[in-house]
Amino acid sequence: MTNGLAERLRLIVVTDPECGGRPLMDVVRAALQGGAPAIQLRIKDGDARPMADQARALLAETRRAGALLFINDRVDVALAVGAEGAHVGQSDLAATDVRRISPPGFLIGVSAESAELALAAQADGADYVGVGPVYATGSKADAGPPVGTERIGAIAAAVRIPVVGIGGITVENALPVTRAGAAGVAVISAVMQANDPEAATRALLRR
Ligand SMILES: Cc1ncc(COP(=O)(O)OP(=O)(O)O)c(N)n1
Ligand SMILES: Cc1nc(C(=O)O)sc1CCOP(=O)(O)O
Ligand SMILES: [Mg+2]
Repeated sequence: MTNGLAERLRLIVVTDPECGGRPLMDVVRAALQGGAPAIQLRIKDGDARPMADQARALLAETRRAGALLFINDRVDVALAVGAEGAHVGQSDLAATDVRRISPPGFLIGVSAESAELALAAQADGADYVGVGPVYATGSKADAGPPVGTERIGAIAAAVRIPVVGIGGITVENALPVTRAGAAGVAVISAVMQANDPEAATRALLRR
């Protein structure tokens, strides 16, 4: 599963309940139609059962499209529905604990805003690290100050696993993130709020 992982992480479309008044599933379908290689279901503070139902519905779409599905925070939901992986932050389950309870090949992403945290995540068995916010973001209330593309470069130079930049990334400013050393970018608003999520996905992938 990790073969070619960096390629499959070149764009992670992270879901948000705010998607321009459209059904979430329609926006995700459009992103998949535009070629999104990975989707992350991110529902903060949702109950487990409706989340699992939504994850199963999403998984049917991602499998049809040949894309990966990650579940944010809720490793239990990811395991229950058979998603390809989970993304955990510094206050979620540690990668070592996720590894202990997950099947071989289960993909683990860990948020790491410094080279030290990224090295620790790598040692704990993470498959990739998410680094952010690269730029200012309005999509995460508790995001720290922007770390900039220099931090992406420093972390990418420190670890062997792929680095994914997140936070405030758009078609216009994505290129410096990958030029700095990120394998890919993760976005919410650039796709979820786009008038045409399929075209926005294609445009991001072209960058
Ligand atoms: C790819 C990617 N990177 C970082 C994050 C942020 O995760 P976390 O720090 O746990 O914050 P929340 O998303 O849970 O609010 C992410 N979701 N995806
Ligand atoms: C979910 C998330 N995590 C971040 C981090 O810094 O770890 S920033 C962020 C929000 C990303 O949304 P947008 O693409 O709309 O800026
Ligand atoms: Mg989290």
